[in-house]
Amino acid sequence: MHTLCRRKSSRTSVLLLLQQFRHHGTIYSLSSGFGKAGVAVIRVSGPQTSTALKSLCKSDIPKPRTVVLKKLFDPESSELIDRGLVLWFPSPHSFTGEDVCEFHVHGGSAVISAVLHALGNIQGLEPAAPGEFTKRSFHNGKLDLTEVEGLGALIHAETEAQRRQAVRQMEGDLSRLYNDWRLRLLKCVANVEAYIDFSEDDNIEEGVLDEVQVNVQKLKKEIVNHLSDNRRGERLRTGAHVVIVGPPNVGKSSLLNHLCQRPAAIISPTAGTTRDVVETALNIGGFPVLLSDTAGLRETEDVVEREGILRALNRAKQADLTIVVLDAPSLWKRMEGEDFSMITLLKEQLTDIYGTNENDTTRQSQNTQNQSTSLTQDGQPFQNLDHQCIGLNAVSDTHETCHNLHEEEEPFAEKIIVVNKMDLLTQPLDVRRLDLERLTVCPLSCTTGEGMEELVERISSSMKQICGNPLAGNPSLTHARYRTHLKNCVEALEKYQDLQNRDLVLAARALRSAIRQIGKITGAVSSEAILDVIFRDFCIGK
Ligand SMILES: Nc1nc2c(ncn2[C@@H]2O[C@H](COP(=O)(O)OP(=O)(O)OP(=O)(O)O)[C@@H](O)[C@H]2O)c(=O)[nH]1
Ligand SMILES: [Mg+2]
Repeated sequence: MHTLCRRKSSRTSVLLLLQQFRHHGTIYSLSSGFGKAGVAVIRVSGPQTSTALKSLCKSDIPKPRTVVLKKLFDPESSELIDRGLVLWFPSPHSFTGEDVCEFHVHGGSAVISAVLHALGNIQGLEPAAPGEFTKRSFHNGKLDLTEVEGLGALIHAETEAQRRQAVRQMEGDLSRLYNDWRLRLLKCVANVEAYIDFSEDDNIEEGVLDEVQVNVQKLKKEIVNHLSDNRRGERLRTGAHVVIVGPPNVGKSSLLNHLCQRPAAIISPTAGTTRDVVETALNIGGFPVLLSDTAGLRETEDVVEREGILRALNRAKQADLTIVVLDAPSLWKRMEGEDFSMITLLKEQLTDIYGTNENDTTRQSQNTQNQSTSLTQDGQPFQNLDHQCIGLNAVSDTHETCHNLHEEEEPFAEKIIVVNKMDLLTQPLDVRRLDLERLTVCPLSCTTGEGMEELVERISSSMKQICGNPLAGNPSLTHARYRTHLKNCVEALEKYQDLQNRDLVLAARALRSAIRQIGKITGAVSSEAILDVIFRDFCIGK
């Protein structure tokens, strides 16, 4: 047992040594994007950087942080490779904290290959792994983990709102918030431990524990507030899911194609054309949207179509915003009736889509029969489709129901009702009659484009709600891992509150654990395994 432990610990030390050695070697990489470009940036970091610089330039090291124009040569053959700009950042005033240099050369693949080849031939230089420059920056205390992840998000940002959120995090806003919490907790634990050690000597002021209790309670409230953000920051970082659902042939695929301005989905007059979920990434009003078109929802015996419908309903469950598309001519027919009520109509339309209470028994028995014959892709029987359609069955003709329809929890938390094919109406539709308190109805024609601008505006304002304003208030919680650690932190604080009057030593331990959880977010407490996961998503050269 002891031998095993010793062997394990010596293996760990060897690994640590290897890692340290790895962090002390000299790395190089193309830092700009691949492909032809006006300029390419090649970066070198580590103790051999000055050697590399002198070898390629065949001259002395330039002044720090000053751009100089240099001819670059292959050190082995002395052949001229290119003429470009060179920058020298001596340690510690560099991105990584080590000696760094940059070669800004012409961005052709042959030039880039020749410079990389020349650097690779210099003793002690090796190609950088993905994210290795940033990892060194973290190890040298230049960035903490939230700043590192902010930088990663900035590189991946595709919309204005994503950029704003990422740059705020990279600049340290989240880091400052978490470090402030950590420092406040450190003060609390210091007071509790001092009380444990010295209270009997009467050296500790009275009320110290009460003050800690007040601070812990206040901090807990702040963390809980930060956690109750409807995952705004995460949604903004990764994109909000908008799902188009509705009966067959109402123009769902036409709508998707219109919004993404390309023929992403097949359109045809045959009902049941779309089977698979068709997903496309869009920028709507500066917000990242993952828009999905789905199979038309209806009762069917067709095994493949049923699988499509199941996928549609599963996708709708994950939606941050659901766009329910209905067909104007069928709505119009109903509106001609004297006792027209839009909410009743919607009830019918939506229950047609999502299932009805009255027909539950029949449908369920039908579905039970179907279950015995229909299998999903992974060989599992289809589940009852009606059971996938949570929430929308209970629509009734009352204000309260309208309220419920809009306020129910996910999966259908945010909804827009689109009434498509308006161009087919011979008389104009009185839009005021469609206006429902708290529920948005957008009349539209995918054929003429009428109403499209209003719909885009409506989606955009939903996105503002879903993703929040990245510049307002406290910085957003952007990663699931922060959420996990913060929840653990809150649990530890509750444990402290529970134990403080019974066992102060255990209570202090709970506080320490709360501090550790925050430290894991910023990287004050980290392990190489966690770092590997974080830096894995970085590109080479960053
Ligand atoms: N007149 C008119 N026709 C439309 C409009 N939008 C779509 N269509 C037509 O309606 C038919 C069905 O359109 P799709 O977009 O395939 O409908 P879908 O809802 O995706 O249908 P499924 O995939 O079968 O569920 C096609 O012939 C479209 O050209 C519209 O605004 N006006
Ligand atoms: Mg379709």
